[in-house]
Amino acid sequence: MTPAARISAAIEVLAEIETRRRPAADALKDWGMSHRFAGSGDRAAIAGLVYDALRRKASASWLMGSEGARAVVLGTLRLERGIAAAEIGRLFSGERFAPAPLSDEERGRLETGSLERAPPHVAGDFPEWLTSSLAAVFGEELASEMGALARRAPLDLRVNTLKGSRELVGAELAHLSPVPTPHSPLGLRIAHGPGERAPSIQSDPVFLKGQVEIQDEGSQLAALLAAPRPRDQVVDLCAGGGGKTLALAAAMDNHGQIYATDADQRRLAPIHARLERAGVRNVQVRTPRGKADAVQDLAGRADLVLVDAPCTGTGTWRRNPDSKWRVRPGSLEVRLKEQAAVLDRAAALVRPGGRIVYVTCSVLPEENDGAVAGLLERRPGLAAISAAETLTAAGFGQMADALRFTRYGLQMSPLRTGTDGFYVAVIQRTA
Ligand SMILES: C[S@@+](CC[C@H](N)C(=O)[O-])C[C@H]1O[C@@H](n2cnc3c(N)ncnc32)[C@H](O)[C@@H]1O
Repeated sequence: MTPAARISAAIEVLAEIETRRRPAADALKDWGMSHRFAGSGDRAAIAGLVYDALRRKASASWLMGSEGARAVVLGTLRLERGIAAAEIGRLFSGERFAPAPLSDEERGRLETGSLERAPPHVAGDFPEWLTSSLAAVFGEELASEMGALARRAPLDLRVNTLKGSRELVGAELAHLSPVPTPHSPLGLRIAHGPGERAPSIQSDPVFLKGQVEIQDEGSQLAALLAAPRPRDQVVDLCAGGGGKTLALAAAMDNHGQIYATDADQRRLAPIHARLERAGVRNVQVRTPRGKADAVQDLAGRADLVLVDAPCTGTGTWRRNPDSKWRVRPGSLEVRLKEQAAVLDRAAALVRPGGRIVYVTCSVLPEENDGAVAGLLERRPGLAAISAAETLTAAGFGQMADALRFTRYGLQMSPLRTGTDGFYVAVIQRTA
């Protein structure tokens, strides 16, 4: 396909996502199925442009004065890809498979339009109703933080230390030019350009042998900050597919015991194969059955309870740009209720002196400090440990300058730490 034909395809897919409210991945997959002539390079380029357009939807629409898919793609080519108006005009030639030629208005906007007078939610590409929450956490840095959260994310891998060192695995992946992540001692980062396909790590021998997991550096750090000790009894209460469970198991060098559970049996199911592949031997999976609590027998006994809470995922907008336009006040309310429920469960499991580590991949204060404040209010006998102490105890004191300290925890962000927007708070049972 020509570059112009790929742009036409991206406009078509984006229109499908917008008009039929379809998840981007599904719309792209369907497009690929019904256009079998498109090669993998074409599909990657189309997907890259669709995701960039979703990341820059508000600012691109503002630039072009229209919310239509064609306008959003045009604005994205100008703002995100930095392509000059004349070059865009050549791509929009109206020839076979190319998009229709630019109108005078489109050409004018591409040539002289700017975001100078755009309101913060437009310039920063986020839903307007979240402005006050985001401003509360980012303050003066709101614009630059949101700009960073609207960029493409690199591919991060966590080296599984049960099966090799970062140096060894990095050398095996030399063909992908990985670089060490700046903060996590276990991370390897692989950058890929606009329209380039992320390398298919899942079919690489290094992945198949369980030497690496795909995991954002922020998620790796959250597990490391939980700082499990080798003899600990750990409950991973929201284990899902096991991303953090695997990281905890490696940090404990396969010693002690981790009980991994989740309210949703289906989300937990993939964990078995992943544990096997990673060579993890200290995890007991507790699959919930009916209404019975799968970890009730551990009440008051856990040294560490990890709550990797269900959340809006606002910190992962770089990777899931269509999700940012779907967050609604109602869905935040639902998440807040789930967070309170799961934190109460954690409080019942932790032993006196033990710790609850509360993690979200969100940057919204309501579901971060707000959820911790609610727990502390409901449950006397718990106290938040300062973020500075958490960092020092886990050996990450040098990260203090990069992080944003909140009332009860710490906030990572693409701008400050080059990670997804993870939040971590540590709460100790004092009585
Ligand atoms: C952020 S995801 C977990 C991701 C996982 N820890 C990982 O690293 O791959 C949150 C999980 O919390 C689970 N969940 C929601 N409410 C819960 C509850 N009350 N108790 C336990 N798990 C719950 C969801 O089913 C979901 O799998």
